[in-house]
Amino acid sequence: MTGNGAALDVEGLSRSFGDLRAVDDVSFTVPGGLLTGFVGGNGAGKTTTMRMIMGLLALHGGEVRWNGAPITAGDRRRIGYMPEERGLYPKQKVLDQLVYLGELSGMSRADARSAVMVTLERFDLADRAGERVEKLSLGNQQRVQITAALMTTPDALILDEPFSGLDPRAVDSMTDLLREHAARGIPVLFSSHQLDLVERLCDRLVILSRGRVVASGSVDDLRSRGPVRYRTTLGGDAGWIRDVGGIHVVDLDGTTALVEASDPPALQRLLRAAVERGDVLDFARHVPALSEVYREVTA
Ligand SMILES: Nc1ncnc2c1ncn2[C@@H]1O[C@H](COP(=O)(O)OP(=O)(O)OP(=O)(O)O)[C@@H](O)[C@H]1O
Repeated sequence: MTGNGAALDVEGLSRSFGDLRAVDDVSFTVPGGLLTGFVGGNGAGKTTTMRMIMGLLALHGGEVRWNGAPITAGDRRRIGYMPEERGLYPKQKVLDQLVYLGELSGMSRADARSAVMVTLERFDLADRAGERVEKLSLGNQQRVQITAALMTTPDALILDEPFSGLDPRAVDSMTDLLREHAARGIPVLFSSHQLDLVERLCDRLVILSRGRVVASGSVDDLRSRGPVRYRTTLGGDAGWIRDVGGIHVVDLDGTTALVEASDPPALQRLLRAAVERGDVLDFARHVPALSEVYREVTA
């Protein structure tokens, strides 16, 4: 998938904190028009990478490029960013705060007001616009924070854990909004720990582990890139499969085995032996779930 429109490129980014190399030679592209998920365990380096993209943290190596040229402060001002630390003023009213943020990014007061109300409406929050932020639940504060990143019709979106703390309806609204923004041709990068959601939502993903990119591509690419495996279920105990030459048993659970074959003849030997022994209930190519791929590449 190549996407369309603008592109954000991260090339060889590195960042250390003391002796810790938090981000180590990280490269990936966030193509316009597609949703790119950024996943990795706690401390993998996602937030640090996003902060470097936004120019909030000095780069110790590498470069961020926007449409093929080194990114400028002006380019960054046109990016909708949702930081990990949510920076809302608790005492200020929702609408006043969002309109102020819109004006800061160059919108007129009237435009900011109507853009805010349209986005709040999408999150079922329009009727809370006059309330102080601190009176909202955490999930609703999260929606206000997202509104701040989306309301300026940004040229790109960099969102740090936008789905955390959202209820299922808000996840759906957020998903629709991200898709609409991507459909304008802009690059959208969001981090998440929720693999099921990333699998459902993303066009592409980048997996980070200990500061390094360990896999990237479309969900289908990643799922089909691993070793070719077969799952078989037999009428009786499948333990004997371990003794078939050229067959590596990856997992065995009673009558079901997950296997890799060193070559096609080995697979045929396995099948013949299984048929001779009696009932083969099931035999199929096993395409791993994203969660399996994730566990393997981050192990
Ligand atoms: N300002 C800092 N000073 C020292 N160490 C830092 C700083 N910021 C991040 N780190 C360390 O860098 C590593 C990467 O952190 P980062 O927050 O980028 O990870 P993450 O992938 O966003 O994690 P999480 O999913 O838990 O938010 C961690 O080991 C973290 O403790």
